[in-house]
Amino acid sequence: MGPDNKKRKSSKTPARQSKRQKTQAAKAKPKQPLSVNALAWARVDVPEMFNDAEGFFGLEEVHGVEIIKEGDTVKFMAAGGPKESAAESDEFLGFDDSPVASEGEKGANRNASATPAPASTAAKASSKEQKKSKDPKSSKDKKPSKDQKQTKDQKKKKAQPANAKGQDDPELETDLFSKAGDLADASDDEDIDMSEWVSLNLSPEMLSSLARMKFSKPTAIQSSSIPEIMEGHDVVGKASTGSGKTLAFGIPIVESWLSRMAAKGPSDKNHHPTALILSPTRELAHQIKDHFKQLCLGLTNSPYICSVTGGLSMQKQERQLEKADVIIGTPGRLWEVLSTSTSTLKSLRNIRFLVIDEADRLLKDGLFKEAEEILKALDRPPTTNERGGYGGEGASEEEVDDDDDEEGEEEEETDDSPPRRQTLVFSATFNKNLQQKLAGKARVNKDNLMGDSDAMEYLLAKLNFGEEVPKFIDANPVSQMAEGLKEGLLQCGEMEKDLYLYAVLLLQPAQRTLVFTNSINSVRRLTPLLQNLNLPAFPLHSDMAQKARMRSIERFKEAGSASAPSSSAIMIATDVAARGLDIPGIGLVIHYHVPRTADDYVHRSGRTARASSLGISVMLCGPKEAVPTQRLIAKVHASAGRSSRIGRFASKVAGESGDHCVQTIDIDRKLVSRLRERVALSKKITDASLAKEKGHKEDAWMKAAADELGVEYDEDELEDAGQWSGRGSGRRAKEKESRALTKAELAPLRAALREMLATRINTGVSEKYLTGINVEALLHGVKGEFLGSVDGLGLE
Ligand SMILES: Nc1ncnc2c1ncn2[C@@H]1O[C@H](COP(=O)(O)OP(=O)(O)OP(=O)(O)O)[C@@H](O)[C@H]1O
Repeated sequence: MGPDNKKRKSSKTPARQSKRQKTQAAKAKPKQPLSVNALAWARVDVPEMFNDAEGFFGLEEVHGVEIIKEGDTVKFMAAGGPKESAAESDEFLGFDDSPVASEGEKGANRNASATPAPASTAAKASSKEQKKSKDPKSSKDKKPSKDQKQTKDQKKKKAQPANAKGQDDPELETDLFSKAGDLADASDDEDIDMSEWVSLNLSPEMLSSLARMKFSKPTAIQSSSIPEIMEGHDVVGKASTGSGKTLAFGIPIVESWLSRMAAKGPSDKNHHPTALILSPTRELAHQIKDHFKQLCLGLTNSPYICSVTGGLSMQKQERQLEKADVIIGTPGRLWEVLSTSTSTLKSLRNIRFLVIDEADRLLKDGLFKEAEEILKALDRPPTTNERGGYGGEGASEEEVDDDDDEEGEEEEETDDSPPRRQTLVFSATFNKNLQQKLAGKARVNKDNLMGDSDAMEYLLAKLNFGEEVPKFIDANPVSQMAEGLKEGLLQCGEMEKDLYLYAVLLLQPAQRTLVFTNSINSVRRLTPLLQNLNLPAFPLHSDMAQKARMRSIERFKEAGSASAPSSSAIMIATDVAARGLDIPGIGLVIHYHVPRTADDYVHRSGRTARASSLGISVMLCGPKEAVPTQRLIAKVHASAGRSSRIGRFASKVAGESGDHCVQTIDIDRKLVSRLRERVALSKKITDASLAKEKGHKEDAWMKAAADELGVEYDEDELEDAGQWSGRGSGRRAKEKESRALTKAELAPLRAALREMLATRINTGVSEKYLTGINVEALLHGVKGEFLGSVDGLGLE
């Protein structure tokens, strides 16, 4: 070893050294040819400063590989079995600044600290567990023996997913939406009465999984959809937000996989995915994946579930796709993969279930072009090239389904004749928007399609259902709003929305509040504005890097958790958070801007009052928004055959339970005006910071442009020359003014705000009658107060 080498060695970090040791260890073993995906890829840590520029989050490297070129082919020679070292080094360390373990790792760590048992003992324990859980009946029938009274930690071990295919890729497994920790605590699942599930004919394994999740009975959409799907029908399912639609299709998909595994055995060589689920947003895709995983936690043999979304490593996702049984993807990334990989496309043509979640959004004309491409590609007969075999090896005889035990449709399956595919379409809304879209569209089979439902016609035109007429299931025909939702409308001046937002947040504190805006810029502005007012606000919009999006959700979810039991959190989001997100504990949704469509309102509001919990939705409405707001409310509340409902808190008490109505909120304006000064100050500070930030970016851009043109850049000169006059020049003048605030000038403003925030405000009214009305009477059986509480405000 020369001096240079010595020097390099001494400068290596422990991480580099261990990588080197692994490479040396690998070198000692004989090398063998491996496919590119079987190599021991390891994640490269991209520095935070790069803000995980799309695609680099998940960059991977591999060591100790010899590349041999033989004619036109390239061989990768490496020592050891596939991914030995990757499994060790590729740990997901959370998104926090201080590294935290993922849920799965946390569970493992907890176990490790509680019972430092040797690996062999742990393995024995887990095999014992598996034997027990193989026959769920026996566990029910027998009285709990001493052995069965496991410690919580042992139960948690049992809750780790059985993972024959090496399911976990720590980086892609964020567990962001997982409730695994809670579920692992499911101690009394044997005691839960599951009789209401019996009529659905689910497998004992599935029943014990549901018991573990403490779901004692199916929701309405589940009891109506599951039998239809399990009988092989195509289904269009409509049910209000938070009513369990994911498991309405999730349970039959997993059941189908389980029954085929039972018939074929897991060593089936001819592997094709069972289901493809399309989701409009990345977060929803990850959430559906986590939901499926929770469902499969208690199974002895579980399907491999993966999500394919933008913002994460495409290479890794491609590798996961090869072994996936259930794929959940966003159209953009999925199409990116399918349009470049014929083997994946070929494999996906064999799915048994195609699910379009949030179908009205995904199929909205022009919105998700890739979704349409994917649907077309799945339906198109394979070209000669595509027929060339899975993994590019040519269709071998092995790939022909040779199983004799299966019945019916299974018998005639060959690699070239894919199994019959069921199409499942779900959403909480299949109405106004969709119908409007139909204007001028070619109508398909006008006669007798689902009672002349335009929505159904639209779906039939868009999707290639296997059945002529799919089953249409509407679990909530009367109202599309969640049962436990209370809706309010707060009128305010156009320029006073920040003030009223702040007032509502203080007067109606919730553990988690979701504030929706119609623009990314508003999210960028409101987040620091509230933070300056000492409120824990986190942003979420589609222009954020994926890592930052996930970090925001993680922090939002932390509020009220075991690590921060008495904290609360506010998420400021665009409609990227409107669909499907299932974050427990969101007690309040605020529409800072009136949503653009009635459907958006339904979905935004549906982030609260989920799964039979209670929640509040408040819409801030400026004078200009009055007309669209009235239309919106008429649409939402008249769709169930009722007239438009806008009541007044002061004069109207909500009707019988289930009778929804949007109530105007009479807020104490005097109290609000006492908050005005602090909001104005916070706005000034926020505007100054944002203008500076924007200024830096613009400066950098202008300087680069000027450099390219070979001219000198002087911002003032440009402005004087009138280049910045015209539309938007007033705003820019204001921005310039804000930018002009120096750090030294900002400091006293911040100090003044701090002082203001420390001063209590006198409401001058009794707590109960803060808004001048009897809140209790208005609540009419709904728990929690509607702008009637002063908790958290520090008022006197
Ligand atoms: N049978 C059940 N019993 C109790 N809770 C359930 C049941 N099935 C699902 N849930 C829970 O209900 C919540 C909402 O479910 P899910 O996210 O599937 O709703 P959704 O109908 O898809 O809502 P959205 O329309 O907003 O997407 C989840 O937290 C889920 O765990």
